Amino acid sequence: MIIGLTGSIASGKSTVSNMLKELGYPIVDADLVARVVVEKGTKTLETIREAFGEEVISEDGTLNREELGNIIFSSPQKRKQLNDIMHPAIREEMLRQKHFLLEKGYDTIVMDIPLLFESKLQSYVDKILVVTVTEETQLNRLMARNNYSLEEATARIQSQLPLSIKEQGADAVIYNNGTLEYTKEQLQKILSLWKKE
Ligand SMILES: CC(C)(COP(=O)(O)OP(=O)(O)OC[C@H]1O[C@@H](n2cnc3c(N)ncnc32)[C@H](O)[C@@H]1O)[C@@H](O)C(=O)NCCC(=O)NCCS
Ligand SMILES: Nc1ncnc2c1ncn2[C@@H]1O[C@H](COP(=O)(O)OP(=O)(O)OP(=O)(O)O)[C@@H](O)[C@H]1O
Repeated sequence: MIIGLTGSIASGKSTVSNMLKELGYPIVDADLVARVVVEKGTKTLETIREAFGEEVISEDGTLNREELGNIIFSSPQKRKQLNDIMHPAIREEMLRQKHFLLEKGYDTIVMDIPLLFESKLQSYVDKILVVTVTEETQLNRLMARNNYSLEEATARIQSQLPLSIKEQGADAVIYNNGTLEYTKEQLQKILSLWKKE
């Protein structure tokens, strides 16, 4: 079974992903893959340099993530331009990792994909698990975690589909407003239900 773990920015995907990892599930992490495909010396990083200019490259030749983030989260056109460059490379590497894990004999794999709905990847997974929080909690946690201003946090939240829409497309939803223990409890219930199916 391929579990697609999703949500929106700062809703708690990494928190749930870490719980799944502790339970022994192998994870394919789209955010991590998104970092690997733009490492220094890659073709994708070169294409980004050509499209967005030298200002998105740091002095040491690596991607200046803060600068590129400021550009793409304030412009839907620029965001689409970056997605068109990066998403095919991310998808290819994620599928490679998935096949590798299946060949190793794992029968359940978790794919942590923040943009599962936005990129219409529902058919890549068997079950969709959405981690959700209220809008207020999402905004507060995002500002606290990344030290973002209200404007920076709002721009990032608005660049994704609302959590209420994602909840409707889920096979199961974890409500992550409460304690970590409550989140883990919900996760374990969902997993045991899916195992019995
Ligand atoms: C713009 C970048 C360099 C900013 O880097 P930064 O370190 O500040 O953020 P990080 O990579 O940790 O992403 C944090 C979160 O932002 C959200 N996010 C990232 N990219 C996008 C996007 N193109 N559209 C909407 N939300 C996005 C996701 O929820 C993600 O979990 C980076 O987010 C990136 O490379 N984005 C494009 C690739 C992508 O779409 N990644 C999302 C997972 S496939
Ligand atoms: N139940 C909880 N109680 C308190 N804080 C939490 C809880 N769940 C997550 N957090 C905190 O909220 C922030 C966002 O959580 P997390 O990093 O797991 O979100 P995410 O969905 O993976 O975000 P991103 O899309 O940016 O990768 C983190 O600082 C995390 O420690």
